[in-house]
Amino acid sequence: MSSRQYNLTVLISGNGSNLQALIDACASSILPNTRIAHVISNRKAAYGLERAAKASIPTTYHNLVPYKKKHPQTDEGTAAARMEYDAELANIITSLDPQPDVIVCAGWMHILTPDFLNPIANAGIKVINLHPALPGEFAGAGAIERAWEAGKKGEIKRTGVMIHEVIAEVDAGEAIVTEVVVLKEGEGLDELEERIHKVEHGLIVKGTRLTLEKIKK
Ligand SMILES: Nc1nc2c(c(=O)[nH]1)N[C@@H](CN(C=O)c1ccc(C(=O)N[C@@H](CCC(=O)O)C(=O)O)cc1)CN2
Ligand SMILES: NCC(=O)N[C@@H]1O[C@H](COP(=O)([O-])[O-])[C@@H](O)[C@H]1O
Repeated sequence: MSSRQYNLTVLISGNGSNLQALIDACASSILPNTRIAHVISNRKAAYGLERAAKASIPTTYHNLVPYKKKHPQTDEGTAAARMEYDAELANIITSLDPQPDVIVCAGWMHILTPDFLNPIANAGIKVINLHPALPGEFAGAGAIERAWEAGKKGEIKRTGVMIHEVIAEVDAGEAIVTEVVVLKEGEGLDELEERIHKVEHGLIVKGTRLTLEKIKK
């Protein structure tokens, strides 16, 4: 890897254990010359914001509610609010100095529209996402529970985790790295979630490193 400093912006919505994995990796030699320059949450109470503050990482709480209040509570109004929210989120990120090389969605529970994706792509910034399922399976929220339910029915013997490029279609972007998690007979949902989260913490660092290495070439 070259000696240039690489900058990440991490998007979160909750506990931030995957953010913490990235913070720890940047502090070690696992992600050399890489720093998390900004963390953005769409939820004020996200513990990940505290994790970022403890690591002296600047944070932003980007709240959808004010945008929704400016528009009627109709499908059209909600769509308009989300477009404005997403456009401003892109503006926040492209206004950062320096701009990030990569945006990492680490438990970011908001579907990003082209009003975000297009200006970010135009700025040459990659967007990647952690999803607790394998390519083409269980897209969207609640993937772990849906996989667990499918396993109980005998429909699948394994699930997994992937880091993928973010495109408009949710969880359909090209996989950067995947890891299979074999299901265990009679295992509870909590136990599966714990095993999957452990895999996530390693894969989000590996997927970020692979993405940065592609940029460096
Ligand atoms: N355009 C894209 N946006 C996002 C992607 C993506 O691949 N393309 N990945 C997601 C992360 N994600 C799964 O990995 C995911 C997160 C949230 C949802 C969802 O249904 N969100 C609802 C709100 C849910 C809530 O607030 O609890 C919504 O946005 O209306 C689906 C998939 C990140 N974004
Ligand atoms: N569709 C995306 C998705 O469901 N992501 C899920 O959000 C969690 C965030 O945990 P964290 O806040 O502790 O990193 C992750 O564990 C992941 O399974």
